[in-house]
Amino acid sequence: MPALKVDGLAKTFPLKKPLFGPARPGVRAVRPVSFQVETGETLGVVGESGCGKSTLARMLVGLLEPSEGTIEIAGKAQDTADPAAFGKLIQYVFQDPNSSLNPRKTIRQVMEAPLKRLHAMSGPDRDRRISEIFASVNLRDEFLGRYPHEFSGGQAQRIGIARALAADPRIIVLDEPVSALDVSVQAQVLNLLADLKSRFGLTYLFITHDLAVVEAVSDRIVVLYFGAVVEIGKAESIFANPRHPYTKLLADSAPVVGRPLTAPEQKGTELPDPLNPPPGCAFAGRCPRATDLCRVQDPDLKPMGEDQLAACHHPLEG
Ligand SMILES: Nc1ncnc2c1ncn2[C@@H]1O[C@H](COP(=O)(O)OP(=O)(O)OP(=O)(O)O)[C@@H](O)[C@H]1O
Repeated sequence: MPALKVDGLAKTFPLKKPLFGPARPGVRAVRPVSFQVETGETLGVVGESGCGKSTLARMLVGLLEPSEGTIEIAGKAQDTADPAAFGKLIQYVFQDPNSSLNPRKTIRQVMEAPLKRLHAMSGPDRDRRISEIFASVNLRDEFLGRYPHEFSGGQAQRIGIARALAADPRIIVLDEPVSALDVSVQAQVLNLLADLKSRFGLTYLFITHDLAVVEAVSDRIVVLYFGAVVEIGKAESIFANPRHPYTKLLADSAPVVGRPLTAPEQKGTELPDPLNPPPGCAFAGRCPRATDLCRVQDPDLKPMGEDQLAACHHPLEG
């Protein structure tokens, strides 16, 4: 049974109705996406800024109600209108560790909240649990009385990870968890995440725009473009053997640690206008292989060889 299964998940942000003229359809941040994450797997999600990564992540952890689609965790359909129910199963680690922690709360208060709310834990049990979790992320108990601004980025991110672990979830959605950190600290946090995953039997959804990082940490990778999945494949082969021209474009932009996923040297680097999406394939305007068909018909995701899927009318040979 997969740890996480999403089917047709989509989000449109409504726009205010203009004073004059007809209502506008809204911003389609995520078009219907479907995928699953196996138990114990790390699924990487990559895409350029604005492709819908954070919107997808926020829906998965119940912070944002989807416009369409379903989310199943460990075989159980989640009530997407009841975000509270998600907390014990799936947790979120934010990109910017400092601003994701309430500056007026001590770290102990930050850690106590999920234990109280989700596990009704109090007194010595709760304190013991906090100490255990803190030790597992290599932080000392004396930090518990301090405030978030007293920590470096790497320490603050470990606190963010500890807070997620306090809920005792099965799945953690890591949204650019090392992008805001110094390169020297990134590897430490990535190693810690790998260690925690095997120790607690976790499943990860790892969102990033950093190709080198996603290739290193993932088992499989989902490539998003303009709110939709364009390719899914194994981490070790998807960039070496891309079937979708967009994945190839990413791979050709010579991944360097920390380098954002954009290829400014390519012609037409603009994403389509989300208020006025093109009728066919969203990548057609940038694609060297595009034909008339691509400009009118949006391709479905189809199997391409073993363990790979791509949404393209004219896929690369592989
Ligand atoms: N609350 C909102 N209201 C309207 N549009 C939104 C809202 N949040 C996001 N969007 C739009 O949805 C699209 C996807 O945004 P999202 O933040 O999910 O992308 P992203 O891939 O996470 O980008 P980044 O890496 O820059 O955070 C963008 O076009 C964005 O402008």
